[in-house]
Amino acid sequence: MGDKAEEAKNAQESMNLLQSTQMVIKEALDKLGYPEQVYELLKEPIRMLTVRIPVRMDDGSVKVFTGYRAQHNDAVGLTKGGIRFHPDVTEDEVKALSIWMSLKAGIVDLPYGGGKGGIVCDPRKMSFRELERLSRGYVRAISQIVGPTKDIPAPDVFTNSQIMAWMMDEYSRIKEFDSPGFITGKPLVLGGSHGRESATAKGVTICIREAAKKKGIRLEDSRVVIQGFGNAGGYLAKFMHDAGAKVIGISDAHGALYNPDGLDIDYLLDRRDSFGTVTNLFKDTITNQELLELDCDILVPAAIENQITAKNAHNIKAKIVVEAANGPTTLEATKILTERGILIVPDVLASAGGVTVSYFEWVQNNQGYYWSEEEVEKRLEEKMVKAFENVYQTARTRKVDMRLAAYMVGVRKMAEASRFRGWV
Ligand SMILES: NC(=O)C1=CN([C@@H]2O[C@H](COP(=O)(O)OP(=O)(O)OC[C@H]3O[C@@H](n4cnc5c(N)ncnc54)[C@H](O)[C@@H]3O)[C@@H](O)[C@H]2O)C=CC1
Ligand SMILES: O=C(O)CCC(=O)C(=O)O
Repeated sequence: MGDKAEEAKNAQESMNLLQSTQMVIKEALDKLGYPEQVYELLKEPIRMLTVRIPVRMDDGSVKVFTGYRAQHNDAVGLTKGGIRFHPDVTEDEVKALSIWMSLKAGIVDLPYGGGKGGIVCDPRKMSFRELERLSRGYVRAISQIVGPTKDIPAPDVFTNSQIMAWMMDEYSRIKEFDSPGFITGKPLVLGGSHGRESATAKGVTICIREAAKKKGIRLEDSRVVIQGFGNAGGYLAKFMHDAGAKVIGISDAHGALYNPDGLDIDYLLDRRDSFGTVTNLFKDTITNQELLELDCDILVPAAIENQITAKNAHNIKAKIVVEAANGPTTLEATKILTERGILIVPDVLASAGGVTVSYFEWVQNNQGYYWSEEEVEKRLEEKMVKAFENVYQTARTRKVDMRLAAYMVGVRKMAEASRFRGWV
């Protein structure tokens, strides 16, 4: 193959999230000594449903949306994972996201496999009532394969507690009994858990703290850059600011803000809209690409996939990259950053705080007894610290990068469960 053809192939591979995920799953299983049939089982979701959802729009017309629900592997237990509303949702993306959910559950040791859902839509261009009809329509379309003992959805990009509430209400109506355990990330008054909304960022904060210790960086003296200012990025900016770090850059889908002396995070959070947009209020902005290459100690991609690639990995100046987003760094970029001595805390570890507190929410729904915020935080802290140390030590002892180490830790439980069940 010529240089050009090879380059094109690499570029294509780095963009296909499912392919690159499969490559690392294969490498992890090989390193752990599992036979080929285990990979054959785990390389794709066991179930993938595609649905068409007709929605009556406010102007009286009907628009038909495409949605997906992927269930990766249910050997360990029922499947779990968020629902994304985004114009760029694809079948392969949802499949990859469901595999990552299985890995997260393995890493923080939850009794789940991974699931994920998505609808191709742009909620920023829809009214409140149109969004309600879409959310309810999606639940009607997937209701056969989800439920509190089958597969439990949750929020992800551009979905929130209001959408979870509509979905829970629709499911409860269909099944004719109140089913708070059908979905997590609900409002507190509907059986939500304390700490779920900030859980992803809390988990990321714990990973940053642990990674900084390993690198000998004092959080109080550090400069932090965060891409994305929604649920994950917004709370994280607040937590970093409260920890005494200087948040010098933040961004949203429109652009980025930079101030080497530190941004006024409370003001920005106050002005942000419900989709995590704030930079449109400012004239003096930089691009998302410029943001990623800023001189800083800690870089946190907390928006979308494929942001750190072979193209910009050489220009990243951070000492630590902590992936709050799912899939922000390609495999080529992972290699480059690792070779440059940059510590990566991969998505399947760093962003596992969200599903961990979702698990706590489901446990509380099942027992009908609710925990205090302190109780939730204590349990999250325990799980995240243990998971971080496990992945970090696996990377060191097995001499692999942090992503491969996280996959090795994450895949083991479902491989073992599949073996004990006699599937492989
Ligand atoms: N919400 C959760 O509990 C969890 C979220 N994640 C991941 O974290 C990431 C962010 O999710 P959330 O904060 O929940 O979403 P969100 O919808 O609350 O916020 C998304 C943010 O990303 C920005 N954004 C969107 N497209 C962008 C682009 N092309 N370039 C730059 N910024 C862009 C938006 O403007 C917004 O600020 C996603 O990758 C998600 O899968 C991971 C684990 C759990
Ligand atoms: O809270 C959950 O169950 C899932 C969160 C999620 O979708 C994710 O971690 O990507």
